[in-house]
Amino acid sequence: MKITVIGAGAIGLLFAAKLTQLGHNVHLITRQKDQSDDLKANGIALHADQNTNWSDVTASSYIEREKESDCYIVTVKQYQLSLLYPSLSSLPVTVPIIFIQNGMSHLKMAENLPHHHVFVSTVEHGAERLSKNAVLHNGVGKWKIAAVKGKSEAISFFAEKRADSFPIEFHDDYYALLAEKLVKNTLINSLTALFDVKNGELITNPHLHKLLHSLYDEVMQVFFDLRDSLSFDVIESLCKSTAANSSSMRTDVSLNRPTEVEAIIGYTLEKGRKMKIKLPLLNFIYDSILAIEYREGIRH
Ligand SMILES: NC(=O)C1=CN([C@@H]2O[C@H](COP(=O)(O)OP(=O)(O)OC[C@H]3O[C@@H](n4cnc5c(N)ncnc54)[C@H](OP(=O)(O)O)[C@@H]3O)[C@@H](O)[C@H]2O)C=CC1
Ligand SMILES: CC(C)(CO)C(=O)C(=O)O
Repeated sequence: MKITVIGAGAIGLLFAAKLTQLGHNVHLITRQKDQSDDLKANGIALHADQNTNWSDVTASSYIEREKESDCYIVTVKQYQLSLLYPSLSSLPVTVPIIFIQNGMSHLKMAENLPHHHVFVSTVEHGAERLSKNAVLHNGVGKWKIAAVKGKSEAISFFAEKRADSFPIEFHDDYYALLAEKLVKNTLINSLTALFDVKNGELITNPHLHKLLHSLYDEVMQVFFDLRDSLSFDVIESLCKSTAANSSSMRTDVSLNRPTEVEAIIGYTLEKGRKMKIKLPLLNFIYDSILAIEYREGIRH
């Protein structure tokens, strides 16, 4: 199928390479022309397990509305979505759009688009962009997709072609799918970013482990409906299975890039406010991350 991937960062490059390997024709939309020139000329280098695989793609630095596509996958960061909205809303309404962002602030946008089939998804892979056309696949996980509007049959071609290193799963409840990931990111990303530690240290450092547990108890007041599926054991297991990972928020802080703090922690705090639940620990962590961004000159 013809797949357009919007955004050629870590996840955009990983998805473009993996979907090409599965036999799809992938077109990448970049923000910078030099990146699309590079991708067209050289393809994508996907590094995993000491191997490098090359994938040929087409690319451009703008969205060609008239270019035929069977699906658009949006892989920009949460805070980059609002600038993209006018271009997305003018794309043909019959072509499915899939969002892959962490956080939940994009749900309103997904609901408001005029398109017949709109999906949100969660990504459990770990990816790091090494250069304009190279990406490191440093953790295999599932790509879980759920429809906000329309039917999953509209993208059934993703279910037909699968690979062990790129498992795809369809879910019915888009809210629960995103909320579970949001809680994981709220807990792990915030503490690892604030204390500048890898995910595993939230278990091995007894004081961070205690903080993680306190934060879990606080946040689960807001997401009490997820208590059965998201026990503290699940959070601990995720810290262990991703022990060597640097969370995306920690990576953003260490590279002096804006974080997705609003879409992740901000969303949880807002939900708490609406439910009249006080979240003092999470509020402290939120303000601390904003303070770090301010100190580094990436927030005013
Ligand atoms: N990386 C990971 O391992 C994981 C990431 N995620 C989630 O996936 C999302 C993407 O993350 P990630 O890939 O790491 O982020 P990156 O910052 O690496 O990639 C985002 C890309 O989008 C591009 N972009 C921004 N605006 C536009 C635009 N208007 N048109 C075209 N391209 C645009 C950026 O271009 P430029 O480079 O020019 O700025 C950048 O290349 C995030 O929500 C993240 O939380 C989820 C799980 C794991
Ligand atoms: C699950 C986790 C915390 C893995 O690092 C993640 O999704 C992230 O870093 O954004």
